[in-house]
Amino acid sequence: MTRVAIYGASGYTGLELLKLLARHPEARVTALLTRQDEAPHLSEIHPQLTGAFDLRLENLSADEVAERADVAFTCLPHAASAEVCADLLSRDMKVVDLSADYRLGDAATYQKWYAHEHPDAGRLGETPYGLPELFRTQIIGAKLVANPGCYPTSAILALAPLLRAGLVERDGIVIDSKSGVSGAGRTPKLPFHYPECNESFSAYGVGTHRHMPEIDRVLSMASDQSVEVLFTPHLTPMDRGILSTIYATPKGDATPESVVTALKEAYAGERFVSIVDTPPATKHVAHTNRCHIYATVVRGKVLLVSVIDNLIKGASGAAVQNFNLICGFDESTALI
Ligand SMILES: NC(=O)C1=CN([C@@H]2O[C@H](COP(=O)(O)OP(=O)(O)OC[C@H]3O[C@@H](n4cnc5c(N)ncnc54)[C@H](OP(=O)(O)O)[C@@H]3O)[C@@H](O)[C@H]2O)C=CC1
Ligand SMILES: CC(=O)N[C@@H](CCC(=O)OP(=O)(O)O)C(=O)O
Repeated sequence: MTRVAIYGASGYTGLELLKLLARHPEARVTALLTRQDEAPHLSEIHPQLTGAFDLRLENLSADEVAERADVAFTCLPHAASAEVCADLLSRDMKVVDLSADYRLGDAATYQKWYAHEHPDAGRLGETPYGLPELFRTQIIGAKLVANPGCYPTSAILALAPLLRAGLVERDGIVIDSKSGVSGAGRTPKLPFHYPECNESFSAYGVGTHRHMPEIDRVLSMASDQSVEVLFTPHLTPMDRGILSTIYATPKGDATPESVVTALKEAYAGERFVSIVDTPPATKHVAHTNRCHIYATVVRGKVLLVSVIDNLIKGASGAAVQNFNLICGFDESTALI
């Protein structure tokens, strides 16, 4: 049995992780971490989990965590997360980091987009990006995995095979993404307060969102060419889910049939990615670790529609998929 610690267990990704691990036959949750000193019982923080785990959230030192657990999931804000990861790795633990801290390739890019110095810059560029469908061999056996951002997952899974197959141009890619409000986490911030976002729809981070360099880097790595996308996120008044509509310029012999064939071939045998015949809805993948992708060519553009659940394939489900790979379990254990 692998002993598991969860940092940031009081948040939304922590909750989803606990729901998944409750059904994992090889994992036992042994430590839940919080900054609070009162040690609340998990059922007070997440009433949905009453009866599922008899655990308290505790403010423990890294030494105490390393005594109790073999693997940690860090469901923490960026910067706070890298500090914890570095401490745990130096104590020989394995870590799946759900924050953005290890997804970019170098300290200067991180500083530019995150506006602070990286606390553990030496590991940038050498940490595997936790999208098994593209980087499985690097993830297996890793000590630290950078779990992908939610928007990047939806966009990269749709675009990478087409860039690799030479069916879309690397320039001029437009990614128009919409997310449910849980993407912003459980801690209230004004734009995500119910009266601000309910019955409303808004773009944010226009031209500045930190997922843009993440998508650029991963698509460039996956297709061996320099890719720069235009990415705009939108907040939509639903609890969960991401839908990305993507437009790209066709290249070579791109036709509706050839783009679908390239995607189907790329994901043949992949448990969690399906190429679908009609444009998918976020509810088709809600509460699952799945990504559904629709592809066609219309009016001189390759058009893709990709959906995921931001909290599962966009965060905690992918984290369990990565946990399974680094621990040598079947990749789909505890996931649907
Ligand atoms: N929500 C989503 O859809 C996705 C989130 N992510 C990333 O996963 C990580 C966790 O996200 P999520 O669970 O949504 O976040 P939440 O805000 O819901 O929870 C984060 C938890 O981290 C703890 N924490 C520790 N240090 C800090 C700090 N310095 N500032 C604020 N909170 C702190 C808090 O717990 P306590 O108060 O008990 O200490 C808090 O409950 C983030 O990096 C996020 O960007 C990635 C993909 C998708
Ligand atoms: C709706 C919403 O606010 N979504 C979040 C994305 C969540 C995520 O994936 O964030 P990290 O890259 O920090 O892990 C945002 O735009 O910041």
